[in-house]
Amino acid sequence: MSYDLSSFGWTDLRAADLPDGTVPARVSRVDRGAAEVIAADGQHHVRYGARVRRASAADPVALPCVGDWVALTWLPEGRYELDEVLPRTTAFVRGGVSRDSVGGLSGDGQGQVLAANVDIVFVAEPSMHSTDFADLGRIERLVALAWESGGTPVVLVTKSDLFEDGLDDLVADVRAAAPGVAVHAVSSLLGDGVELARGYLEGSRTAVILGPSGAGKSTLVNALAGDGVMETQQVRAADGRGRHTTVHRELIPLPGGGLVIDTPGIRRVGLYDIGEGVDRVFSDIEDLAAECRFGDCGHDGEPGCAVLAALERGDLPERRLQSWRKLQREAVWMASRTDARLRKEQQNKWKIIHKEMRRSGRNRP
Ligand SMILES: Nc1nc2c(ncn2[C@@H]2O[C@H](COP(=O)(O)OP(=O)(O)OP(=O)(O)O)[C@@H](O)[C@H]2O)c(=O)[nH]1
Ligand SMILES: [Zn+2]
Repeated sequence: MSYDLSSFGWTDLRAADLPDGTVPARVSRVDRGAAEVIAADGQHHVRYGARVRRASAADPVALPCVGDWVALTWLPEGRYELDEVLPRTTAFVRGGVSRDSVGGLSGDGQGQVLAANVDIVFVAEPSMHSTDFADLGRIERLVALAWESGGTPVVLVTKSDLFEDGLDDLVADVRAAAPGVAVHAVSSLLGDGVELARGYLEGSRTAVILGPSGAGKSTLVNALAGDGVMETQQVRAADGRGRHTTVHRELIPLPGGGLVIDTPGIRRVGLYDIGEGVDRVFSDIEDLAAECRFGDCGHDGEPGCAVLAALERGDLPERRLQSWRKLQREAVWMASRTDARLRKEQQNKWKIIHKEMRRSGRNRP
């Protein structure tokens, strides 16, 4: 069995990070102390080497996660070992706060990476959710998370077939809630917008789909994969025998190119973590705030407040201002709970991303 790793997103840029004498592979699933990986010569179940074990004992963000590119070394006893996690270009990091079973909080300061090297973050929000319309606040939150990961958000208003009239207005409202972000209406049922979504994965890009339960994420993955989802999970052995593989359940290669990462962790990611991405989602308000007379304006009745002026003119919806205040409070709170180590990891991540952006001379693919 062999794989063309470029169809899994391997690039020359990443190859430059590969230590001599090692073999590149992409993590499709993790277990305790071991991972399923895809290398050019096939799929392997590999244990973590001493270096990975040591690094992750000190800092759990060093643990391999789905989507990671890793370096394998061949051991004399005739198997690979996962020797190193190659630098991540993007990462979903669950912050240093965990919720216990009764909803309490423990500020344990332990970050965890849920998915790495995700290029496109689809934010799926149903046009209708039981009897409610699309939730703009939820979109803002998930778009913030997407920016924070370093990936490019794309909002998909799913189940668009549930709308007869007014879909255009809804999409316009969503656009206003996510400035600078592409917004498309999608119906997996009718197939509308599915090809458009697929287009974002050209060039063997990797995507995740965030969104509430019932947003139609699984249905969209199936629509993107055509009837091929099972087929792509079957890999022909060199001897011509069909062979079922199971490792692709979390890193799903699409027949038309590109990959989707779908794990329980990434599905729950919206329940946690909010941070720097907030400024970016509310860039319109940040721009207004820069015009306020006082640098530390609280937009709470101070004279010369550009934010409240925009509100009065009707240029800024009240809902959006409230949403911004709420997410900012949350971000500040989260930041106070996140230890310095995790912040450093985030900063390094952004450094890499910004370097990458400057290098490629663009902000979005
Ligand atoms: N009308 C309509 N229904 C859809 C569409 N896409 C999905 N559904 C339905 O919505 C329900 C939820 O879809 P799923 O794909 O399971 O949603 P999900 O986001 O994966 O949900 P979780 O697995 O709970 O996270 C199912 O009954 C689907 O048949 C669509 O485009 N139009
Ligand atoms: Zn102000």
